[in-house]
Amino acid sequence: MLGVIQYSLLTIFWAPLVGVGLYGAGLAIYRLFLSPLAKFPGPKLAALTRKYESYYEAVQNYEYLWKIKAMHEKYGPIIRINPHELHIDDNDFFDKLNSFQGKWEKDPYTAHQFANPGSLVGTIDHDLHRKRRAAVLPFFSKQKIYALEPVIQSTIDRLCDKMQFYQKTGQSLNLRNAFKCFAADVVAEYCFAESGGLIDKPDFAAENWVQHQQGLKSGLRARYFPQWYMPVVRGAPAWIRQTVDPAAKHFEIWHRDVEGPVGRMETRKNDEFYEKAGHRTIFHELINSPHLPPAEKETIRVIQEAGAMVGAGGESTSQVLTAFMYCLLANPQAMSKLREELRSVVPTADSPAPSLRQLEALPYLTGCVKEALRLRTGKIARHQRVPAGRSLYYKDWEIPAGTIVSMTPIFVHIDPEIFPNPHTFMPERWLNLNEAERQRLEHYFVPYSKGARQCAAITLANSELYMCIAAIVVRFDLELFETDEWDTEMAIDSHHHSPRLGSKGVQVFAKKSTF
Ligand code: HEM
Repeated sequence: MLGVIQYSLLTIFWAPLVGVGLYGAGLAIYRLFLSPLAKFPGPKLAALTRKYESYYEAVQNYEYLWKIKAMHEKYGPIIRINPHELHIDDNDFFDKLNSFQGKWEKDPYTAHQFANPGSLVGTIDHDLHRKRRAAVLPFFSKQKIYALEPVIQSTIDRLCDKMQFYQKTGQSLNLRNAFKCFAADVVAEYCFAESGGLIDKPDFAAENWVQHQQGLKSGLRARYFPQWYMPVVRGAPAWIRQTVDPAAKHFEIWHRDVEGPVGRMETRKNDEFYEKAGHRTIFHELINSPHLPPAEKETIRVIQEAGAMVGAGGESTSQVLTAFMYCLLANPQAMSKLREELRSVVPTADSPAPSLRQLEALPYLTGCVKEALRLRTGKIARHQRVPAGRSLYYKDWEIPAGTIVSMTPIFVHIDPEIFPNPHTFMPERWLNLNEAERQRLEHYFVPYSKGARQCAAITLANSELYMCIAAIVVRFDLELFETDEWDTEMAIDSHHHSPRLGSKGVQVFAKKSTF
């Protein structure tokens, strides 16, 4: 009898372990030998488990992208970088992978990392994504941006007023935080006709950005879990959330920040709202659109879209602005050429700000904007695409339908065959080109990605870069403080480009302008 009980207890104990072991062994055999991706080159460990990638992210400080680059050197232009994903390092394939032709879905792991399936960035399905994109795209037309130029200009003026405070007190300021406040305030004004007022916060809301970064990291970790992970963790009681993922609370704050403005839009009538706002906004139009089905106007979906928009708009733009200003400060020759050119539209530091159209017509400034975007591309993460319902072909390789395929824009931008001396800030490379040379460079210039999933707000982002940099270059002499190249290099893939651990970002002293 005792023997039977012992046998049963052993069975209860071992059976699940044996089951898990058999499942693991079966999965390993499938991934390594039977999966349609088994034929693709790459390290076996990467093919076996996503833990390989998560090791480079967690232990090697988010540097898997450079490991991917090294893997390409060893295994060739197409490699398997995790059990579900292929990566291609061939500049001429970028257009094919990022095209308007055919149906493209998004990688479900990455799409859901920020728990916002209601947003454009979080929409996996091709057709739903198209509908959602069509609803917001008109707000980013060139005409709309020109019409809203005063919104950008008034935010720049607020930023410069605040920088004057630093000039007077002689304190250093953190450009990254300053530009984050600027970019987030512009997007908030643009989306809700309400500035977040971040520029006016003490120390350019530094504490806010530390928390924001934590929230971002919580999202990044979610990539290594199934799709249900984020919704379950976020829906769990607070003490469970805190235990499983302490950083998730920062993520929630981020979403809560947009709940207020969205709520206020939902309760105000159009006329009343616009009388106060003075300009039309993306989200008020969406909420009141007669063309969108009710499900697309539900509060939760609008909040997710708004949160993603503010995140996408604030992070990428501020990172590029910061690196852009660093590149100018570290290259006095480029700075003085830019100032020389700017004098044609702003004679003195006190002259009224030039229009966006005037700035866009300046070739050297345009070269500087392009170089900043090429070298510090804002969104450093690889761009994943999933061909839906058809195979994709790369050279002799057939990539099965439904496979996650990715490319990394920075790899295109640092190819010396296309951009000689690729790590050097050289606005001149964009000047005096004949038509064929210009087209060639533009073809490989992909900071906003391309195709159906490219950045929705290219016009807004470019306008911010032109207007903000021109204003600061004219109104201040900035001096780098305890900052060098290391603080701005594209090293870490935390979705957006962010400085290395231990870096304080780009710090400067703002001095009286000698323009
Ligand atoms: C210099 C600044 C910016 C850069 C470099 C940038 C870059 C990008 C890139 C590369 C993507 C595609 C990501 C992917 O393929 O997964 C993207 C998507 C997106 N960006 Fe930007 N972005 C910038 C500024 C902005 C701004 C200011 C906004 C909004 C106010 C914005 C809103 C979006 C949205 C909504 C998407 C998703 C588009 C879609 O899935 O259809 N971005 N951005």
